[in-house]
Parts: sequence; structure tokens; C-alpha cells
Amino acid sequence: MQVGKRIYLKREMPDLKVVKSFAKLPASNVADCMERSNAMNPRIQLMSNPDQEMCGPAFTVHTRAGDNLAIYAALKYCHPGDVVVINDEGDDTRAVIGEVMMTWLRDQRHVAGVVVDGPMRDIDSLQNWKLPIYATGTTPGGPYKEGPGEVNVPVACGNISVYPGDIILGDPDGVISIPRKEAAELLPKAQAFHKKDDAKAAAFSKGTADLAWVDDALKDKGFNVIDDIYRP
Ligand SMILES: O=C([O-])CC(=O)C(=O)O
Ligand SMILES: [Mg+2]
Repeated sequence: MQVGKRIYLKREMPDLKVVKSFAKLPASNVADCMERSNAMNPRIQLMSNPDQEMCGPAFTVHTRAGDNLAIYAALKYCHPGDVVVINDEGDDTRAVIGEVMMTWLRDQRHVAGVVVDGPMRDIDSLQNWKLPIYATGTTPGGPYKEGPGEVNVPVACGNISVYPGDIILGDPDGVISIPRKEAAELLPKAQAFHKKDDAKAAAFSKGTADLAWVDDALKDKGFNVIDDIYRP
């Protein structure tokens, strides 16, 4: 089989009940429960105007820099509820997707979202869409359609490894990837963390939060609290 031109139609899939449950949690809380890892680089920006979180199994695409033939293959083969995750080899000169392809993904494939580690175009219209769309920016520069590229192989997106079938969760903060095999075990921890985080915000609002630990940490790490002004 020709490496660089493999299009896998099948993936190991996550438990879809688990996927649905993650959709109710902030991406930040879930990432915190993975030792604060697995959050994509902030160059991956929310470009549309969704009214709910993006959550679904990754349908991955590795496309050649500035080329979108492999993304067209994904258009053919992806499924309802998928999040299409695209690695564009770090190119920032050409948009590899725009309104025409997004219209198909929304209306014919009913995907849960699209994440492109590269530029897109037709933002004038797409910025108002409810479909969650993440990309690094926009350019009118268009893509080639030559290949090579691959579908449903491991990809890097926003500096994070994404395997086909990993759970992709996105909200206005950005996007995280949850490893498929660990997702069910992580879910209750993330739900408990989220509850605690809400309670924490309430305690900070009322002034009942206990910040004694800050003094301990500063002392422990050798900080000096100086009752004087800074003099150059
Ligand atoms: O021309 C392309 O392949 C990408 C594009 O603008 C669209 O999907 O609307
Ligand atoms: Mg277009």
C-alpha cells in the first residue's frame, strides 16, 4: 500500500454515549483532568458562530500543503457527527476549504464540526454559521487538487497528536483531543472537576475562597513579599 495515499474508511470508534457526555463540559476542565495537556495551539481559532459545543469522533485528514484533494476524499467518506480534523502540513499561504465544501459537510454529511490547522476562505458567510469551524485564519488564495494526502491516519493538529476516533471537543476557548481509549475513564473525573470549578467560582465571587495555600506556596518557593516600593 502506498504510504502517503492511504484512505482508510474505518476507524476504532469511541462510545457515543461518552461523546455526548463530554459535549456538556468545558474543554478547559477536561484538559485540566489530562494534566493540562492535549489542548491545541491557540492558532486554531473559532471562525463561526455556534450555539453549542463541538464534540465528536475525529475523522482525520493529512493533506499536502496548500492542496485539498484528500479533503475532498473526506467529504465523500465522513459520517454524521464526525469532527473532520485536517493537517495541512503547516501551510499558511492557501485556503484548503471554504463555503462550498463546508456546505456539503453541513447539509449532506451533518458533521459535528471542522478543525483545520491551516487557513480557510469565504469567511464572510461562514462566520455566521452555527456549524463549529476552527482554522488558523483566512486567505483568498485557493488550493490545488493534486494530492498526495491520507484519510484516517494519525495527524498533528495544533501541535497535538490526533488519532482517528479520538474525541474532539471544542468551545470558544479552542479545541482539545481526548484519547479514545482513555475517554470513558476520564469522563467521571472531568464531570466532578467541572462541578468543583463552578463551586470555586461561586466562592471567589462571595469572597469565601481560602487562599491560604498561596502564602504557603510563595514561602515554599522562596518568594519575598516586600512592604516597600520598587526603586530603580
Ligand atoms: O475552492 C476550494 O476548493 C475551496 C473553497 O473555496 C470552497 O470550498 O468554497
Ligand atoms: Mg469557495
